[in-house]
Amino acid sequence: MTAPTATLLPVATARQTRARLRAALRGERPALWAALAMLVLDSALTLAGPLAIGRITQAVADHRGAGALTGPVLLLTVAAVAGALTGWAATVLLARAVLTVTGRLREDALAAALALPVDTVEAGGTGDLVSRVSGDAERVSEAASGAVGDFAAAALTILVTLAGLAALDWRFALAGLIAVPLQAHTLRWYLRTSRPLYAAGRSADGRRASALLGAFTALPTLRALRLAPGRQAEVAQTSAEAMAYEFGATRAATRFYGRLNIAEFTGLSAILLVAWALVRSGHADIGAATTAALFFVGLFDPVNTLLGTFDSVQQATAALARIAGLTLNGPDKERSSAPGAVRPGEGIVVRDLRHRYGDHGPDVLRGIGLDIAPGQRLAVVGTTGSGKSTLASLIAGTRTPYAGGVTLDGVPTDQLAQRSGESARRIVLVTQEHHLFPGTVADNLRLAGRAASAPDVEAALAAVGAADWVAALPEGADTVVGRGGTRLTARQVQQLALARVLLLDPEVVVLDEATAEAGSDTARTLDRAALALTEGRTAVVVAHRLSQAATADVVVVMADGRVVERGHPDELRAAGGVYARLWESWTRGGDRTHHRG
Ligand SMILES: Nc1ncnc2c1ncn2[C@@H]1O[C@H](COP(=O)(O)OP(=O)(O)OP(=O)(O)O)[C@@H](O)[C@H]1O
Repeated sequence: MTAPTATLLPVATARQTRARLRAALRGERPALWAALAMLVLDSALTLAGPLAIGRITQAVADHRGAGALTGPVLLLTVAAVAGALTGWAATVLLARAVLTVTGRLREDALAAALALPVDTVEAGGTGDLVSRVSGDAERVSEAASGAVGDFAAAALTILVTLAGLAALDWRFALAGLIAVPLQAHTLRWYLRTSRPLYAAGRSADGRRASALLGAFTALPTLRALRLAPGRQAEVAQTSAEAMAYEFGATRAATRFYGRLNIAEFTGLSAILLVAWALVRSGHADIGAATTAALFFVGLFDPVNTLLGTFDSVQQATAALARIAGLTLNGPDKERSSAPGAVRPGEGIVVRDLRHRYGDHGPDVLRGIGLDIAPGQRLAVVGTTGSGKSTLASLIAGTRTPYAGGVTLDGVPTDQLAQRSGESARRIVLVTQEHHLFPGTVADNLRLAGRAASAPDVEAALAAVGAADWVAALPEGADTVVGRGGTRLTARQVQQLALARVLLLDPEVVVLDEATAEAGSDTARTLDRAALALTEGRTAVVVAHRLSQAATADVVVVMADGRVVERGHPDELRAAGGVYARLWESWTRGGDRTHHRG
C-alpha cells in the first residue's frame, strides 16, 4: 500500500467536526430524546420472549397442565404488539431527526464548497471536492440513517438485558460480563487497525476522483497528443491504491467478527456453567436458567451490532471530518489578511499585494499598492502576462493573496467572497468564462436575484444592449436558451452575464473580459454594456482593449507584476511614457490588440 499523500483541501479536527455536528443538530434534540424513550421501551419488551419461554419450560418441568401456558402466551402477545408500536414510533422519530440533520450537513457542505477560494480548489483538486460533497456526504447520510438508530437500540438492549440477568440472579449477570474484557480488547484492536485505514481510504478515493476528473477534463488534449495511456496508468494506480485500502479494511472487519465469536462462546459457556451450578444447588430453577441462557443468546446480535456500527460510525466520522474541512478554508486562511476594523466609505485599499501560483511559483505580483475611492473607475492596462487578471481576481477576493491584502471598507475582500448573502455580493468579478445555465433568458438573469420582476429583467437587458435580440427570440425573455434550447453567440452570452450582474447590483464591479476583437461591432457593444455596468459604482476594469481605459478616472499600467505608471488617461497620454506608447500603437489601427502582446 502506498503511503497516502496529504490532500490539500483541509480535514477538520475531531473538535471542529463535533462543533459542526452540534450546529446541525439544532432544534432536533426533543425528537431525539423522544426516540430514545421509545427505544428503551422497545428493548424492555424484547425480554418478554425469554421470560415466557423460561416460564413454559418450568411449567413443563413441573408437569403442570395446559392452563399454565396462558400467562406466558398472553405476555408474548402483548409484548409483540407493544414492541411493534414502540419500534415503529422510534424509527419514525429517529428518521425525521436524522434526515433533517443530514440534509443540513449536505447543504452546508455544498455552500462551503461553492464559497471556497479559487486557489484552494485549484490546489486541492476539483475531484477531491466532488468526492467530499458526493461520496463523503452519502457515507454520512447512510451511517446516520442506519447506524445511529441501530447503535442506540443495541446499546439500550444490552443494558436492559444485563439488568434482566441481574434480576434473575446476580451471578448470571457476572457470568455474562466475562465476555466484556474480550469484546473490549477486540474493539480496541479493531479501532486501532481500521481508523487509519478508513481515513487513508477516503483520501485515496479523493485522489482517484481527482485523477479521473483531470483525465476527463483534458480528454481532447490527451487524444490529440496521444497521451491517454499515460493518464490511464495514473488512474489505474490511484484506483489500485483505493482498492488496497478497501481490502485492508475488509480483512480487519472479518478478523474482528471472528474474535467476537470467541467472546460469545466464552460468555455462553460461563452462563451455562453458572446455571448448572445454581440449579444443582437449588438457587435457581430450570425456568430461570433457561431465561438466563436465552437472555445471553439474545445479546449476540446487539453486541455485534453495537461493535459493528463502530465501523460505519468511524467511516462516517472520517467522511464528516472531510466535509467539515470544507468550511475551514485551509492553509489560505493563514495567508488571508487579518480582519481589521470596518471603515465605511474607505473604498478599496490594496497594500503591498504579492501573489504567486502554487507555493513555489515565481512572484507574478510584486508589491502593488492602490487606493480606489468609492465610485471611482480604475482601468488596468499592460502587456500579456503582466498580472492584470491576477490583480483583478485578488481585488475581487476570489483568490487569496500570497502576501499583503485588499480591503473594501476595511474588510479583506477574500473574506467577503466566502460569506453568504448580501455581503458576499458587495463585490463581483466578471470574466469571459460564463456559463449559460439550463433555462430561459429570464431564469439566467434571475440567478442573480430571484425576486427580479419582468420590468427589472427587461431594463437590465436594455442596459447591456440585449433588448432587441432577446425580443426577437421565439418567446422573448421566456425562451429556453443554451443546451437543448436556442443557441446563443459568445457575445450574447456575455451580454446576459453583464445583465445578470446589473441585477445583482454590487457596490463594486471588477471586469476582466477579453473575448471581443478590438474595433469590431461586438467589442463596441460589449464596451457600452460594460460602461453601463460600471455606471454609479466603484469599478476596476482590466482594459484588454485600450478603448476601455480611455473613459476611466485613473489608469494603472502594469509590467512584470508591478505598477509602472498611474494617472488620468489624458495625462498619461500626454506624458509620453508606456501608456502613451501603447495608446499610439493601438490607435494606429490594424494592431489594436498590440498591448496584449
Ligand atoms: N492559474 C495560474 N497558474 C499558474 N500561473 C498563472 C496562472 N494564471 C496566471 N498565471 C501566470 O501569472 C502571470 C500573470 O498572469 P495574468 O493572467 O494575471 O496576466 P495578464 O496581464 O492578465 O495577462 P493577459 O492579458 O494575457 O490575460 C503570467 O506569467 C501567467 O502565466
